[in-house]
Amino acid sequence: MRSLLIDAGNTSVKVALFEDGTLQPLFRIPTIRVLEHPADFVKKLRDITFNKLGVASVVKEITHLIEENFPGALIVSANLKLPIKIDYRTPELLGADRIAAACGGLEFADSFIVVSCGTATVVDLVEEKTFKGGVIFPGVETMAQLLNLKTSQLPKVNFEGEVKIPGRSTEECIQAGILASTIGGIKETIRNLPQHPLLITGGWGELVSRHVKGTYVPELVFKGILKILK
Ligand SMILES: Nc1ncnc2c1ncn2[C@@H]1O[C@H](COP(=O)(O)OP(=O)(O)OP(=O)(O)O)[C@@H](O)[C@H]1O
Ligand SMILES: CC(C)(CO)[C@@H](O)C(=O)NCCC(=O)O
Repeated sequence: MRSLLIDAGNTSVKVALFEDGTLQPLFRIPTIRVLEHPADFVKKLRDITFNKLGVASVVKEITHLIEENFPGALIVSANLKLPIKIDYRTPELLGADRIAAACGGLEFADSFIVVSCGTATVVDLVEEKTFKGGVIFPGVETMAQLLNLKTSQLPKVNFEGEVKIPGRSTEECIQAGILASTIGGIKETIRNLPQHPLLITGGWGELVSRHVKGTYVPELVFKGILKILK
């Protein structure tokens, strides 16, 4: 059995294959590229041999693209039969990546906190296999882009080197501010939640896990899609 898994985020679309008990990342592609060349993406998927397709998409156009081209696909949403309960005011609007990450976390515990560091930084509480909600704030790259876009003098920074507080140049100050607000935002959120193990995921998860105590699980969304697919 070969299960193809797709995690379509706002920045990048990640594709993995699960076969013989092994999860194998296949490729990641900028979301914008999929939106601009949808047929190329569909062809890339059709070139892969698989029996089942599971998708967590937070990009409507990509959800529709998959639905149209792969009618048998399992599209993660709160409407499906899930291994968790959803206690959220607007379950129909809850991001599929949040649902999948919460399901993936069951591999580690019944109660835990997910810290998902992508386009947005999301901290979610799952207690006794029930999704209880969380916080959403701008992600690392999103903050960096916005500061550059909204100002005349602030450059667009990257996070390749070590970040020091206090910063001693414009670039260092922005890097320090973004990291401090991300780490600080996560810690302030956790301080307001019941104590549970932390699962950290997302493109910026590795950076964040150097500053926040938790388990870094880059494939948490894929694990969740698989759990729902089974
Ligand atoms: N496997 C990887 N390959 C390349 N870059 C990665 C990888 N994992 C993390 N990154 C880095 O993490 C950053 C953030 O990842 P990305 O922008 O893809 O976020 P994301 O978690 O996929 O967000 P979203 O799910 O919202 O699209 C990227 O700028 C990239 O530098
Ligand atoms: C918060 C993001 C952007 C994180 O990828 C995504 O889960 C999303 O678009 N969610 C929809 C809103 C919600 O979850 O309530």
